[in-house]
Amino acid sequence: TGSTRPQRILRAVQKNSTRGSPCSVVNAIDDYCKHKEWAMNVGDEKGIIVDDVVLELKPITVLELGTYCAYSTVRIANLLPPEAKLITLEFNAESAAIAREIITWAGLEEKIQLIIGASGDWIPRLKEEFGIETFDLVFLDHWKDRYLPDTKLLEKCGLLKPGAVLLADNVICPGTPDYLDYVRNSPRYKSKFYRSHLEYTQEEDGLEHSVFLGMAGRGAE
Ligand SMILES: O=C(NCc1cccc(CNc2ccc3[nH]ncc3c2)c1)c1cc(-c2ccc(F)cc2)cc(O)c1O
Ligand SMILES: [Mg+2]
Repeated sequence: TGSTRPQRILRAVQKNSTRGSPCSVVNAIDDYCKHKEWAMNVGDEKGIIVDDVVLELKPITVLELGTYCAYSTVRIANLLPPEAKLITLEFNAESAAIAREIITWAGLEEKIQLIIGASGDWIPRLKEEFGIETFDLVFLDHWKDRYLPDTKLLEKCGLLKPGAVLLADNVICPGTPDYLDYVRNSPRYKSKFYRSHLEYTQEEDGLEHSVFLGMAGRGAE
């Protein structure tokens, strides 16, 4: 039985990057996925937008939905302040195992908590199981039909405080129409679109940046 794509990505990281250097890990994955085989990392073009958002916001608590091979996990964690923490949720146990190895290789295991499970099950447990009050930044990159229900769940669980940022990948390709409609039309969010391209391609894609304004904007319940 052959290797899986995540296994081949891990091998490329171990071969072409330096232990303890998150930048070299990110570059090794981008090189592999540009020249050898495509993979669903946020990638270098959208990655620059993610970097800018993180550097501007300086989040202390970050939630990532959808780890895959930990490309964005490593990219984000590398830019966080020293006391900051990132919790990342991954449903697929195989890719989670690879992600754990890549996080360790990058030397970021102290900053990152990887949980294997589904967002719907875990979001309601984060407060009491991880002592989380609220998240400053949520990066949505998991199943596209889960972006909206999970956003509503985060609201319901009181995990967002005014000023918190939701940064959503793939709002054009594959697309998240119900999520976009919600954050762009709800009084609870100030939303803006960052136009870009699908990772490693010329296809249209982009990130939606939505600032939570609080539940006061209750409007029609
Ligand atoms: O679909 C995508 N990513 C999500 C995803 C995909 C597969 C498995 C999982 C399993 N992981 C998982 C599930 C549920 C979860 N709940 N909580 C955590 C959690 C984690 C997650 C995606 C697709 C494309 C794409 C593909 C093809 C194409 F032509 C164009 C574009 C590009 C992307 O950048 C993408 O991000
Ligand atoms: Mg994505």
